Amino acid sequence: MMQQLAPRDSGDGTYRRPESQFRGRFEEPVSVEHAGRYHLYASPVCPWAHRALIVHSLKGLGSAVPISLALPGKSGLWEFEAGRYPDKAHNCSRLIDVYRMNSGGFQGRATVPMLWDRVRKAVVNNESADIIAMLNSDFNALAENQHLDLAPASLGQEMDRWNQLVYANINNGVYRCGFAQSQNAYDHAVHNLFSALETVEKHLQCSRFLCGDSLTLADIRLFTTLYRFDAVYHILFKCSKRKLSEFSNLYGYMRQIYQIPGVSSTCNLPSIMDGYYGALFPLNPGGIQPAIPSSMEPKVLYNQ
Ligand SMILES: N[C@@H](CCC(=O)N[C@@H](CS)C(=O)NCC(=O)O)C(=O)O
Repeated sequence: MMQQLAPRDSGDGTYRRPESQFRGRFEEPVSVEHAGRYHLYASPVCPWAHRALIVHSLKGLGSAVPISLALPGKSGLWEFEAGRYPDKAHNCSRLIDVYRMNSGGFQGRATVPMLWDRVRKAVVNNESADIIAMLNSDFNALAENQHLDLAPASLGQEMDRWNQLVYANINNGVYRCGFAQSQNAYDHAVHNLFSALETVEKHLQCSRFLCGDSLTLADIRLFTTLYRFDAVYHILFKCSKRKLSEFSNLYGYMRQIYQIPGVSSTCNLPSIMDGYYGALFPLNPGGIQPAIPSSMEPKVLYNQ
């Protein structure tokens, strides 16, 4: 599994995330006739895929954009599970088999999330930042909540500024801590992670969300990392300076997003625990799962 989900190592021991290979965008919004044509492949384990599950849920895309979920399998690849988590589009047993059907060919890593076109048998896009933007704005004809705009143009620049800080130092930052291959690389990553968390903590003192009073895609991008922080990254990835629950504003912000209708149903802590502690073998050879911190119990997450 480490071979599949883990780092490309570079000379100085710093983790570098491979570039997403498919970055297609729609030229026009998807129309009603295309209900069921586009399929979202995701996993409840992965923070990047979780972004897409949240936007799909908040926009009310339901069966108009069907979802198939995969879990890390013993093969080291994303696998479907007959019964609970089948591949609803093609009945494949592994995600890589869907990627291999791609009409333009495929070489590389079969990652989640992935947006698939069943008609053309083609990967449209496998970059979560693009996929959530597309789910937000290109599927309105099929969305129950078509008026919900999680990326208003007026907030574009502010969102970009937060996305840059959050991606480099927090979303990818936790992986740079966990997958560092040298003390220097780890020290650098952990310093950047916690100074970025401090910056956001301070900002949230006088702002409900990152860009003011309304939830945007920038918040969803941050949330999926924060949700995994105390149960996984703090322990397994050595993001150990402080727990998220020790940052009062960030922890309250994470709980506030969790409580938005349509969000908590996308949060699957047992699968996250199984996935990270079971799949990243070199980081956790015995596969033992630590007890879930009390800060992550659902009844605590629902507290105001
Ligand atoms: N940049 C991508 C990253 C996606 C990604 O790395 N997904 C991981 C799971 S957390 C994956 O599928 N890894 C499998 C692999 O690399 O083979 C995105 O944001 O969509």
